[in-house]
Amino acid sequence: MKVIGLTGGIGMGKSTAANTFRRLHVPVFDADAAVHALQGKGGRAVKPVAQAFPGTVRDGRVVREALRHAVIGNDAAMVRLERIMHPLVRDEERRFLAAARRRGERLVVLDIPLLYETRGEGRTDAVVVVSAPASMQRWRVLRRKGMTEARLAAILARQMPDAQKRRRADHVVYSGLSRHFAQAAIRRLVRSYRA
Ligand SMILES: CC(C)(COP(=O)(O)OP(=O)(O)OC[C@H]1O[C@@H](n2cnc3c(N)ncnc32)[C@H](O)[C@@H]1O)[C@@H](O)C(=O)NCCC(=O)NCCS
Ligand SMILES: Nc1ncnc2c1ncn2[C@@H]1O[C@H](COP(=O)(O)OP(=O)(O)OP(=O)(O)O)[C@@H](O)[C@H]1O
Repeated sequence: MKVIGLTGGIGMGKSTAANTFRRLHVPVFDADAAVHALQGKGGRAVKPVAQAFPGTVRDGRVVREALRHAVIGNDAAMVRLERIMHPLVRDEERRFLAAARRRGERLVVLDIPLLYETRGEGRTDAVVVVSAPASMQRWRVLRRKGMTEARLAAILARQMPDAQKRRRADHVVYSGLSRHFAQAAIRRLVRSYRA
């Protein structure tokens, strides 16, 4: 089974690219979604987050706005949160890969925003980096509800610069041109990895 890592900075178009893989029937593990589920009702991160960040859990689930306030722009707090979340996300990834192997899949995708930052590329056969010009990234992210310049700057400060990601990548998918262009690039990739 071939494992493709899919990564890219905030707002670069990772989720959109992941959806293109899904439409081509490639199973995708979504690390952001795993974080959400683990922090949701009954999730395994709820208890450790409540202990580390008092006041961020209500009705058995993490209140993400509260957690965001507690960690964004506070490096020590973000590191503490990552130490809780990353091992749990890794567990979910292992389960996903085991299930895919049992089903006899030939190709799967791991959609992980912090793939390089967490040295995850060793668990993949190739890495696809989704990229667009920085000005477009800013525009895409800043029009999201609740996003501010300060929040964006704090997140970017914790991510490997885009140019460095592109240099390390096996493939770069540009999401700054048209949807059609990015989709065609992904279709070609899937075809070659399935061959
Ligand atoms: C900080 C939290 C509470 C913010 O939640 P929020 O709903 O606002 O954002 P969401 O989870 O949708 O993330 C949006 C984007 O932010 C970026 N991002 C998220 N966490 C981090 C981080 N620790 N470092 C750098 N960038 C991050 C990613 O590009 C991600 O795609 C949440 O992201 C979280 O719990 N993060 C810690 C776990 C983690 O490291 N996740 C990254 C994937 S494994
Ligand atoms: N190829 C493309 N052409 C045009 N617009 C795109 C393309 N890919 C993504 N976009 C747009 O860019 C924005 C960000 O895309 P997306 O949500 O996929 O980013 P992301 O990298 O998953 O972000 P995050 O890291 O915050 O989860 C969305 O508004 C999406 O519609």
